[in-house]
Amino acid sequence: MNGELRFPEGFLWGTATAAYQVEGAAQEDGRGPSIWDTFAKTPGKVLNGDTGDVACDHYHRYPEDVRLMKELGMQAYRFSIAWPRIFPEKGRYNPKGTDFYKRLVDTLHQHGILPVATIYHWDLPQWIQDEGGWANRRSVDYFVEYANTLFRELGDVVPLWITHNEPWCVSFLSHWLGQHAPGHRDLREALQVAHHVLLSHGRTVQAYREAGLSGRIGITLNLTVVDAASEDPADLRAAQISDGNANRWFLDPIFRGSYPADMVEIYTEQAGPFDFVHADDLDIIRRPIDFLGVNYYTRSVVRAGEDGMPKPVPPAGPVTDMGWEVHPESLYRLLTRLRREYTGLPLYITENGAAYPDRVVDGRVDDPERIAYLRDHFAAAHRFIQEGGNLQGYFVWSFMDNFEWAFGYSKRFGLVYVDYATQTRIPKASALWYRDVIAANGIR
Ligand SMILES: OC[C@@H]1[C@@H](O)[C@H](O)[C@@H](O)c2[nH]c(CCc3ccccc3)c[n+]21
Repeated sequence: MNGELRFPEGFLWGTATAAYQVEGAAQEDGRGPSIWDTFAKTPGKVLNGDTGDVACDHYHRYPEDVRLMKELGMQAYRFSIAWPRIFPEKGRYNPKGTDFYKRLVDTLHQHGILPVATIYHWDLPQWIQDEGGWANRRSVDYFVEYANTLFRELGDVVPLWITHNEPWCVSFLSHWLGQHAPGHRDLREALQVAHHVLLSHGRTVQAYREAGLSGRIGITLNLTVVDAASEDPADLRAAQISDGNANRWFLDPIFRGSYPADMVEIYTEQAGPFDFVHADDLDIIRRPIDFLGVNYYTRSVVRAGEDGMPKPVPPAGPVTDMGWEVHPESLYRLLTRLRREYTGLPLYITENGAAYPDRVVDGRVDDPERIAYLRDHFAAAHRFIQEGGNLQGYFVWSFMDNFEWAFGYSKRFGLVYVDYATQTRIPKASALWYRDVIAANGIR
């Protein structure tokens, strides 16, 4: 059929969520507080004072949710493991926490759905934050102990592991811009956090190899394409700096074993010497991974501010409910750049999706914009594959509506609508469309 874009045999189609955004059961079975429990309960931090206390109650409703994933033809499910369930207090391992993930993974296997586990998706145990959090180098050791526990308990039933979700968000968004937990605004601390998160990634890859497990391990980065608002040299330099912060600060250490020199110069000037980088740290960070997870949502356009630093330019084209420009061609540009400049390793789109103000009308949710968004981004991914790109799977964010961090429950990214008052799940039109894409392994 002409116009149909078929994906390679074995291409992995899935969806993604994260523990704090969907599980609820915040105190159940020994779970301890995370920095997001603390942040959400701090007045003014999260819209409407929303918290993850109940969320989608996935902790109890996962059997129904997995059944629905199966009905919708999903082949894989990317979820995250809540560190505060596994180590709720310093030095205390909580087997009941691990037991939940054993139940979840077992249920996924029973339904023929591939489990993909993200070890860290932002819910740092509060007891670690009380010791300085990721800015304290000891957090690296705590993380490796946590990861080794997961490899021991779940290593033979989880085939794909992701060490971290979006080090940029864990560091710059949370410790420099202050928009996410713990809500700090300190560039030097953000740089230390980025370094320790990357170091914990490298140490964990090492630990996974030493565990002799048969699965694969990688990391997920949120990446984008940064365009200059004009050809003015100041705007071009601003775009270069923005690209350095968003993309190269993480890609370079992981794939080249060094921080980007242009950015080191800027950050050293602004934040002081990098004395938190020890001699063999970068050799550890660059330990070979098996795949790279890419979270792509939008591109950015920047101009130079008075100080020459990048300033965002509001999108000219169509935007989602987050105000993010719909720009599928930049997914193609991003993937092509990764292949050209960084790696030929397998890539997975570990998140891509859109929020729109979905409404239930006569028991149904029509979301044509989300279908159009996904179709255009699938087509961009297909073009990359056609040109020889090694893209092996795609996880739509998100399986269901959930706690959208500082926006609380006001933003709906789900393929499945959640009525939070009743916890009813309603597959949106996009979920039924996605089911057909998976069945055809392609788009028309
Ligand atoms: O905002 C939608 C999703 C979140 O719900 C996921 O937990 C998170 O992994 C994720 N990352 C991005 C792109 C990076 C970003 C996150 C938050 C705010 C601004 C940019 C979008 N999303």
